[in-house]
Amino acid sequence: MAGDNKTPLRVLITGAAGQIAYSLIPLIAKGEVFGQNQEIILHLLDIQPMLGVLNGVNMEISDCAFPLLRNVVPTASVEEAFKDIDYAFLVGAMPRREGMERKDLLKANVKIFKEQGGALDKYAKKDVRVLVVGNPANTNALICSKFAPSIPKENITAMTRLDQNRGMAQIADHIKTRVQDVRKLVIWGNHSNTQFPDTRFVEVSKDGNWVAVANVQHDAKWLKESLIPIVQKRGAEVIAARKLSSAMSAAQAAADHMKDWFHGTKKDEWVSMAVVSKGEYGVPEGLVFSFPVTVANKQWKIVPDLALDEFAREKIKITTTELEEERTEASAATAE
Ligand SMILES: NC(=O)c1ccc[n+]([C@@H]2O[C@H](COP(=O)([O-])OP(=O)(O)OC[C@H]3O[C@@H](n4cnc5c(N)ncnc54)[C@H](O)[C@@H]3O)[C@@H](O)[C@H]2O)c1
Repeated sequence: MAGDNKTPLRVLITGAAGQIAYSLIPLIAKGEVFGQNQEIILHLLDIQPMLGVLNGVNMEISDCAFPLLRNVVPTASVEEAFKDIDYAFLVGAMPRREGMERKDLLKANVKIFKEQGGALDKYAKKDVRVLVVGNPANTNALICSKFAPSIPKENITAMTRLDQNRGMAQIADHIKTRVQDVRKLVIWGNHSNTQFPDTRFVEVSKDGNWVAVANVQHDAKWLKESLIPIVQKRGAEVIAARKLSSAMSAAQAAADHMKDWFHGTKKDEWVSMAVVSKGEYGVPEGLVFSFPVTVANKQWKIVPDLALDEFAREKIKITTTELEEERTEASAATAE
């Protein structure tokens, strides 16, 4: 047997018949997230009308003959899906339809994440770690946490890693280096077009040393200003080209987020995760906000004491205001 860990991890993916899950399942089943010695039991949740499709996905999983995969639980039952899980990727969400107001989208998703928060509270392991991918991801995570009072707030996070990966790849391309030779790009705020990709701390590996990006890239305007809309609009650009939203890259980002949470970040490396604020950097307490973090022993820690200049403060304010509005709307919707 390939897995030598005797206790398999129960890993839930919701929206399991959808396109992100289709790319995410093999990453998890091949050991790319929890390691090459860790067996997995996959819990796959989708809604009743998608059970036929989910059955097809399950057939393909079987046909992949993944050595680390101990069992698969495909289901439309929330109780069965959340029962005793160790990790959850909450991908399934109500998509935005044409003509749909942001408010209506939020309302539809509040309903889903209120139910799934309740299910986490009732059925999951108490130290479950959760990544919300389904949009609006930050506020869905906030709602989920609100309805899962027995799960530590720190254990429910949302994904901005795709934005980080997009930005790092753009920087590497711009300065003609490898993506692994770029670090410390920070995504602040909401996974939406108000996010703030902050390049002020970016470092580049040059002749074996990490140096400030300003030492190798003198197009300061591109770094400070042009990169921001490139990252903010990248999702829309992919949709325009593919007629479908990012899925392969979203799955990779979800895998990266969970892998770093599980194994820890590398020395002197930061990653961006949307996590509950305790008021750091002036962000109101309780918002699920993307910060730079380091991870050790499965606990994330916000990188402290970074200097914010006027430009950064202004950008952070914009995305904070949007998240506060979302929180107000979502709270009103949960009361309905
Ligand atoms: N945070 C990010 O960076 C990021 C990036 C890309 C996409 N997304 C979001 O991820 C979500 C999924 O994207 P996708 O491309 O896989 O969509 P998709 O439409 O292909 O799949 C979504 C699946 O979720 C299912 N679903 C809906 N309601 C559900 C519920 N209550 N319980 C379980 N399953 C449910 C649907 O039936 C569908 O199979 C979307 O909300 C998308 O906007 C987030």
